Amino acid sequence: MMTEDLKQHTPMMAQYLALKADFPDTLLFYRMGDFYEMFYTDAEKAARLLDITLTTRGQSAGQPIQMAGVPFHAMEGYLAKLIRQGESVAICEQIGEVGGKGPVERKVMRVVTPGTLTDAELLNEKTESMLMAVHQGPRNRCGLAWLSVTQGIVFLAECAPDALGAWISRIAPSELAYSATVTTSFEERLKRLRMGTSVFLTARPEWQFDSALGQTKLLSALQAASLTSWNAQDLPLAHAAAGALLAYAEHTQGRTLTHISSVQVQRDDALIDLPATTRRNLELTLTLRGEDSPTLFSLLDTCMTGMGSRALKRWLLEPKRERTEARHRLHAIATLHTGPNANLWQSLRQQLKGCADVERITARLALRQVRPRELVALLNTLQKTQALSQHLQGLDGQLQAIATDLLTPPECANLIAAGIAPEPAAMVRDGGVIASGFDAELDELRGIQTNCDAFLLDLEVREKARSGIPNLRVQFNRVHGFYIEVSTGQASKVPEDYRRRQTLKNAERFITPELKAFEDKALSAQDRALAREKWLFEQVLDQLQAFVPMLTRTAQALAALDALCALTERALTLDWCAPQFVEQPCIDITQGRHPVVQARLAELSSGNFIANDTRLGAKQRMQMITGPNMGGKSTYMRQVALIVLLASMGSHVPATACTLGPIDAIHTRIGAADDLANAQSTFMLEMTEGAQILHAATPQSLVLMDEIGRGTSTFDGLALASAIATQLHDKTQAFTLFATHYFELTEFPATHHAAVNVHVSAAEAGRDIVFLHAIEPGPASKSYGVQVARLAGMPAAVLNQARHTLDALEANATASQRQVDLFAAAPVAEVASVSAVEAAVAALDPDAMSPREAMDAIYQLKALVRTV
Ligand SMILES: Nc1ncnc2c1ncn2[C@@H]1O[C@H](COP(=O)(O)OP(=O)(O)OP(=O)(O)O)[C@@H](O)[C@H]1O
Repeated sequence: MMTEDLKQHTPMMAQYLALKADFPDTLLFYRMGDFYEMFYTDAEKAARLLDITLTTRGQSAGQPIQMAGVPFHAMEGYLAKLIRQGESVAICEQIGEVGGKGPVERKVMRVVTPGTLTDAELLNEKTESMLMAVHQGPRNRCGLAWLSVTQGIVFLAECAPDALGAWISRIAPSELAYSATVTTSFEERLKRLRMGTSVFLTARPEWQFDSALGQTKLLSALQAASLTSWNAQDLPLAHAAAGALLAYAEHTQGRTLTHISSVQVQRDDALIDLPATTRRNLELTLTLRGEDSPTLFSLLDTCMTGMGSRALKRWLLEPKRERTEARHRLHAIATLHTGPNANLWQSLRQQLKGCADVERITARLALRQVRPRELVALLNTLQKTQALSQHLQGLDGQLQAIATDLLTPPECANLIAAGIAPEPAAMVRDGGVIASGFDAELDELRGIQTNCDAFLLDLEVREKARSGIPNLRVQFNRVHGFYIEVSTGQASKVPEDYRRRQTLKNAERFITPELKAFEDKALSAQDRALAREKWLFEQVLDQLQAFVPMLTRTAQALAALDALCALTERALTLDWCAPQFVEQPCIDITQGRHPVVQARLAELSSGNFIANDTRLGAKQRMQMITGPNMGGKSTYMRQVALIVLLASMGSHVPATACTLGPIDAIHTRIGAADDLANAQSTFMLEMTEGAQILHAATPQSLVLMDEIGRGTSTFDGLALASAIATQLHDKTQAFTLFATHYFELTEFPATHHAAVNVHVSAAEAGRDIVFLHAIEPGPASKSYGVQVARLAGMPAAVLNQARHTLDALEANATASQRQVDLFAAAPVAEVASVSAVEAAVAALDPDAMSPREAMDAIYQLKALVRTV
């Protein structure tokens, strides 16, 4: 179709096809009056995806034209549907005067793609929509650049291709642009990485992935001479990615991005590593079932604005290893609710309530897509930011910086107040957008419209008197415009200057020079007023451009303040404590709680959450956790990770005290879900994730291992679990919480000095089991599997048989037939007491003992041996 000679087509279809030629892979919304129409294959596709009617419209080049259309005022809904299905849409508007010769001039104004959304209706209020570009560089390195078009920060990074998966999964772009000429293997890699995600891949021209071009684009966006201030100068591969990123973003918006305010370089080792498995297992922003709530973020996010929520999510998912920023946030939280400012957070939140999304409005202002009502919302918010800034006067640290950034020059608010009507129409095209008093010409044009009725009444009175015709009437209709109507019988009496306009059965209609002049003025006044309003609106936008950088800063300050106030509110409402950061290796938590489980229990009124301590340090790096199913092992392990994460982001934590040494990663191996999409069995997945942890973890990492080895036969599983524990203990030396059902592993601490046994307590009440959920020292003595099965509603017959089998197994158990699983009762007392001696010996550190301590230890060992 595209290659056919356009001359064969009707002028309009020739225009359409010429426009469409630039967007072969993108649906083209072609504006025709009150509709956006799609033609040919676009129409077929749109009809299918949007469930709209496919029709044909005349013929062009001898062929019927398939057509499908959507009303222009309902465009957003259709756009959203298409974007969700991974389509991109080029929006082509009429820009010329209607009524000239040939089709009205049209132009593609912007392209809406999954990664470059700017429309409020298409964006999730709490989530950034990221566009990312990846550049395949030489020597096995890649450049990355990403941004949210509505945020105005370009992020840069360089990494090895092997690390791409981790970056992409953390940043979770909606769209990933890459060069159309990358190697097949690289393209395959990208396709594999996007499997199971909602990332859309977009191939872009190779020349745009150019380092020098990227630098130039960044510098011109930042209006700077060097990238040194952002520490972003020596990243040629990332610059190349940025070149393509900005070129694509500009292509979609139809203009350069003038609201890029900064560049941030992310280094591999700057953030606490939270692999995708960790984010999933800890249910940070999505539950294991893929829902938004209940998650740590849903619990944490009591922000008053979408900007605040987005900032908070960023803080949560990108905690820094270096703790200066976290310290600043903790200091700010303390300031917001202590001493003379005890209620400051509350009054700030009152003000924050109802604040507009300044960040996105500013981006749309820069992209000239802002709507009149958004400007009014911005104005109202700017008045609030003045008050907010006042509230923060005299404070220090981050709050002081926020107070400064909240202030925008009064000219910005004044301009909006003077230029935009207090309650403007939704769209500029509807008129009634510019404030009265802003422009004399517009006021005059509007005056004509409002004075219309008075003039006509006055004219009627005068003409009645002049003609002596009492039933003469001045009227208007759409077809004939203004006229003076006189009944046929009176028609001969009309004055000389009356010109006949229309003859009806019983009446004649006339026009006078005065009425004609008025008609011209009145009818054109409306059109002229509308055109004037559009022009004036553009003028206001022009003048507001100067304030974009300040508004961006204000938006960031509002977002940070909102997030800090939310953290303060959470800390107080949920009774959390401020963590302490130290340089020694430790995770020391007193009375820690799992915040989400605790909140659920409270919500369902199903009992109190039992708080537990965690003591991990240089000498005690590993806890071997045993106890019955449902006892609370997973909850306990996850709560430790969540507390570490909350502290690292600069939040208070659900505990009564928490001291934290340096942390570089949180790794988790939990659960046994098959990854069918990637054709991995439960066991394969378990081992793959386990291997990744062993490769990546360091002594500063926190590792959660839940039931590793369960996916295979008992002996295999035990052997592997034991070897993995040994590796973590001896080589990796990470802080490790190791939950297991293998009873043999409770022997592990006896021979591994930095490991200890703990168990979740439970008690038997007759045939029932009561979970106490308290973490106690030492190994579990029993598994209570049958009791838990009873709780789960297992039929009595099954339980009886299980109990008999269990009794038989226990009776048959001999010293030589060691039980390997807690599901069968083990010779608890014997193993535990021998272990106790061994554990005590293993825990001794002769080099660190005084003679007195050594003597004490010998007496204690003697006492232990006596009890065997
Ligand atoms: N500290 C606690 N206080 C109160 N209730 C708790 C506590 N810990 C866990 N629970 C409750 O017990 C339930 C089971 O906990 P969890 O899943 O952690 O057990 P588990 O020992 O890991 O079990 P399994 O071995 O079957 O995975 C939780 O859903 C929660 O309702």
